[in-house]
Amino acid sequence: MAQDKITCRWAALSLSSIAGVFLPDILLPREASERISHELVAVSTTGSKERAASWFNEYKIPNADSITLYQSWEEMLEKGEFDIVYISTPHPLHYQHVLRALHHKRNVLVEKPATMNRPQYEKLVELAVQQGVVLMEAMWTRYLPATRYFQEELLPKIGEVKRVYAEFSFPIVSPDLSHSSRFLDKQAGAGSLLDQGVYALTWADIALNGLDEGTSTTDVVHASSMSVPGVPNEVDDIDTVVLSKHAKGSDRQTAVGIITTSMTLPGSSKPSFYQRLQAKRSAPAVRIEATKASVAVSFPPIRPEQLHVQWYGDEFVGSDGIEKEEVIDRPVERGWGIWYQADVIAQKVMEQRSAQGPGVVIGAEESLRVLGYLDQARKLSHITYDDALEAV
Ligand SMILES: NC(=O)C1=CN([C@@H]2O[C@H](COP(=O)(O)OP(=O)(O)OC[C@H]3O[C@@H](n4cnc5c(N)ncnc54)[C@H](OP(=O)(O)O)[C@@H]3O)[C@@H](O)[C@H]2O)C=CC1
Ligand SMILES: O=C1OC[C@@H](O)[C@H](O)[C@H]1O
Repeated sequence: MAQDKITCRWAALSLSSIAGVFLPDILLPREASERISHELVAVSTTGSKERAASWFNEYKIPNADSITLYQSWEEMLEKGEFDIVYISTPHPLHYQHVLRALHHKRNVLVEKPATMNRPQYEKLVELAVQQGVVLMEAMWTRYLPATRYFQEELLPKIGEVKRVYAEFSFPIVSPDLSHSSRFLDKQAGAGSLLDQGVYALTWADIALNGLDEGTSTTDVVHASSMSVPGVPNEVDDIDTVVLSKHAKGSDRQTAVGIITTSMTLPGSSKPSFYQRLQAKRSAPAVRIEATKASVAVSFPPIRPEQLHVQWYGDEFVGSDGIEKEEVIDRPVERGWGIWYQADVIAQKVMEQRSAQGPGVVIGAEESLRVLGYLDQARKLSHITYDDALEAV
């Protein structure tokens, strides 16, 4: 039997830079056969009406005249008529914005990192469940076809993962960047670990814990950091984190992860930021080494489209005497690909509505594990923020 079509009505809390990618992406035209479509119905901004109008124009937002514009995010959360609110303010604001949204029984997609620390997200997870709504961290990389293929199809076949290198750096911080930019302002959560490390740690976590056997724990055993030179307040830049996986109740290491990140070094990327993110030929950024195969993911690992697999062992030796190499293409179907996560939460919101049970947090365990690694790494590498930004 054909399923009903769903149109999900979105509200956006802020006209941030990333909202200029996410909103146009979810609003792209869909095939008639697709079940889910999205509509932007409300926006709140601290800026002027004129700025909002030119923003809608710049990002070619369809039907901009019918979007309700709020100049108070509190009012939008209280009175707006929408299905999901997309929160894309700087990370220290996520906690209070999501908290308020959940109090109003709103379904929420919140940008990465979900919060400044694990205790804050624990609180939000608990509240979302109590309020019967859906909450999700916008860790869009997890929902792309290549990542899903890795986790669902390859991971169960490549044997035991023993070592992971996960690198995500690109030089978004240039010497002339204003110190008030969110990348350099500690009050706005500046620092490479929270901003970029969250992706590299997500890849490491998918590789180490993506099969979720529930018998192991993974902890940070080393973390060190170098700050951006010449910027006040020690903004972390070149970060290295080592993860150690071990069976629960045992200190015998079964796998290791080496995670690197930077806002000034090019890492494995190629020239100029946006070209880099779309580079077709670039160096591996993530490498997963398992007993039967190793898998390489090229830069940008936040938007993978191809997996390079080198199989090991007699069973993979071909007639040429060489072990099988495979290149697996799983391209993004349209646009930037940040819309996949929107379909995931929209689907869940509709299911939740008919089930009317306790709330659901999509990817809760994964988000909490990664936030836990960030907390542990920050402690070891002495990366601190004002207590007010971290309060629960
Ligand atoms: N998924 C991804 O690929 C990406 C995710 N991000 C994440 O998105 C978040 C935002 O990043 P980015 O887009 O670069 O940020 P920007 O600095 O571009 O925008 C942040 C916006 O937040 C709003 N804002 C600021 N202060 C307040 C306040 N006190 N109350 C309410 N709203 C406020 C403003 O919107 P307005 O003027 O409309 O009020 C501002 O433009 C970060 O957490 C970041 O990690 C960022 C880039 C990429
Ligand atoms: O999420 C992100 O994606 C890529 C970069 O633009 C940025 O540092 C980060 O916030």
